[in-house]
Amino acid sequence: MSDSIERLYQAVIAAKDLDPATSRTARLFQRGPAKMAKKLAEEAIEVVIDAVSGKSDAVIRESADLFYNLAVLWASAGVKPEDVWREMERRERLLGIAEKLPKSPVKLPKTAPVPVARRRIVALESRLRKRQP
Ligand SMILES: N=c1c2ncn([C@@H]3O[C@H](COP(=O)(O)OP(=O)(O)OP(=O)(O)O)[C@@H](O)[C@H]3O)c2ncn1[C@@H]1O[C@H](COP(=O)(O)O)[C@@H](O)[C@H]1O
Repeated sequence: MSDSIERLYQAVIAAKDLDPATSRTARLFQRGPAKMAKKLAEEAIEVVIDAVSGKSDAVIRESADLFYNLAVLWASAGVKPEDVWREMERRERLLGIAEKLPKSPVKLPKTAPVPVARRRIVALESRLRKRQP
């Protein structure tokens, strides 16, 4: 999948300086990040609505539109697909799955000086203790 997104990203980069009259991508770049963000949000909502309505085929189509509008916003923000893959790999290494890290360090009570990044180790220890005879 990442190859498809990377090819799409390259196509967006190649199209951004084309004639806005004929290229949707060039038109989005001409109108700027606010318009790109609006389109991305609209596509995300369309995916949600179709998913909730059980329309899988529509979810597929709208997801492709979502990826397109995300690639446009990435390009506009100077983000490359590999930047995102690197962050996902970092999370996978840290948490075992590509999971959203807490936005800010979790405020732990004074008595539990365990840093957030090691919370799973604490959970594993407690599970190990339960198993021990
Ligand atoms: N992958 C896409 C792609 N996916 C979706 N879209 C456009 O994004 C729109 C998303 O659907 P919407 O219903 O939100 O759009 P719309 O309501 O029809 O139009 P607006 O109301 O947004 O004006 C579709 O109409 C498509 O035109 C895309 N437009 C371009 N690409 C690729 O981007 C590259 C550059 O193409 P141009 O932008 O045409 O130069 C090429 O490789 C294209 O294949």
